[in-house]
Amino acid sequence: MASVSCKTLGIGLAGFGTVGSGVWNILARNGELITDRTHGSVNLEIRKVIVRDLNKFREADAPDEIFDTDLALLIEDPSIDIVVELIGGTQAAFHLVAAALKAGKPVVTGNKALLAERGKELFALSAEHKTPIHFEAAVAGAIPVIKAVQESFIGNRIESLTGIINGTSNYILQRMTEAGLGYPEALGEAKELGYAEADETLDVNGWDAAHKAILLASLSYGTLINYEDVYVRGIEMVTPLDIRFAKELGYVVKLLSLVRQHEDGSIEIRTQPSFISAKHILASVNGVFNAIAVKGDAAGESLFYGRGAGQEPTGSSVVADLVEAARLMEHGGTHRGFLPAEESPKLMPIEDTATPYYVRFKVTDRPGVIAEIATVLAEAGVGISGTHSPSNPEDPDADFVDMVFLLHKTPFGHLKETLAQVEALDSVTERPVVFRLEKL
Ligand SMILES: NC(=O)C1=CN([C@@H]2O[C@H](COP(=O)(O)OP(=O)(O)OC[C@H]3O[C@@H](n4cnc5c(N)ncnc54)[C@H](O)[C@@H]3O)[C@@H](O)[C@H]2O)C=CC1
Ligand SMILES: N[C@@H](CC=O)C(=O)O
Ligand code: NA
Repeated sequence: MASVSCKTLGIGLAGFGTVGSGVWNILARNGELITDRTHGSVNLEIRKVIVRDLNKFREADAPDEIFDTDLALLIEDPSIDIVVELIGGTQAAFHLVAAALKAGKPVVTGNKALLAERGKELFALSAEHKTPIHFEAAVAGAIPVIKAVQESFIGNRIESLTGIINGTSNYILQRMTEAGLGYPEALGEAKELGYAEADETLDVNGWDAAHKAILLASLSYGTLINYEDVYVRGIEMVTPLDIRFAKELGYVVKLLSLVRQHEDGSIEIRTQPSFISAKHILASVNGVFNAIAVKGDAAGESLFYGRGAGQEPTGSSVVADLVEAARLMEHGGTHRGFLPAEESPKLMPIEDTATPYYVRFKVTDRPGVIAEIATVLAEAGVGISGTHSPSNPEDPDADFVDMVFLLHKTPFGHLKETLAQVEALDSVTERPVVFRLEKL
């Protein structure tokens, strides 16, 4: 039983979709538990829920009278102490969050797109009005990685963060790999399960993961990274053929996000489908699960693993942030967040980032073709560590054949120039397909 009694804090919830209704359910089920665990100091009550359509059927058992359609009510209503933004997008959400901060109402959000794209303005407002923004749900769903970077690793210089941070694409890749599903069916399942964004292109074009990587990098290096400068590729270009070749070569394809500080201080930050060894621990991160390896100069490497999306896993992080917001309101304390520095850290140009590669060429099936390609590569100083061709081609009599070259570590810019020369050969019939072989 609660031993200390504090005032009940009013929560205003914007959005009652997947995550919003998850938050409702968790608080309905575990609200008293939270009050007990905080010795009576945290009592949370959702007093208003803002939705688009009052008549829409809702599974969560919330009373009709708390629903409304005007976001401004969350700011105007004095019984709302904390604003939870779960509508997504960057327009209405920006106005709501900015207004809440100006009104001195702490914000809890799961909106990585909003913070990655407009965080500079919002964190400046947060600092100006001494009102925090909490966003654990925005990165890797249930995994407390924001807390880890902001608090647990505060005594570390972060050397790198590497991980799988989009549940939808990870789910799709697994279903394509293991169940042999086509891309549209796998995406349909991810939407049905509540993993995908309202605009699912952000999941499959890599931007959702990139937004999260930007937030992690920004926390680690002190200033918000300019999202327009970040290199992003999604899983749309991953074909069943490359998934199969990856398997034959001992790799799996994962949408990998990587943030790394180099010795000259520059930050490498990129999100792209990559080949990783099938034996690496990240290779067994499947379905909606996410994992992030955080490497600090003192702690060494720590791996965080858990559900990266979904109703209650994400709601769990929102609720944890609500408790933190309530504690700060009741007991005071420093607010965590970005340093609103003007300068973005220097990013390493993508052309300078170097890894080994898998390159697949579609070539005319005649003698000498491999030698022609190998000659161009050799003249450019790009070493070949292996080649691969289909162990069981679908049509052995086809005029064209897929030929894979595994290439030694090369700067990406040099690889691109070299591949342009290979593509110009008469025997090469299509643009080469490139994946990084990520040595983790
Ligand atoms: N679904 C997930 O697993 C995760 C989602 N998130 C983030 O949480 C946020 C919410 O995501 P979901 O719940 O999945 O989305 P959702 O699409 O299921 O729910 C959003 C709800 O907000 C409502 N809405 C949109 N604009 C509105 C407005 N102007 N006024 C009132 N209502 C409005 C929509 O009608 C919808 O019901 C997004 O920012 C998303 O990126 C973060 C982590 C995981
Ligand atoms: N759409 C996102 C949801 C969580 O951030 C994902 O699939 O990871
Ligand atoms: Na999280």
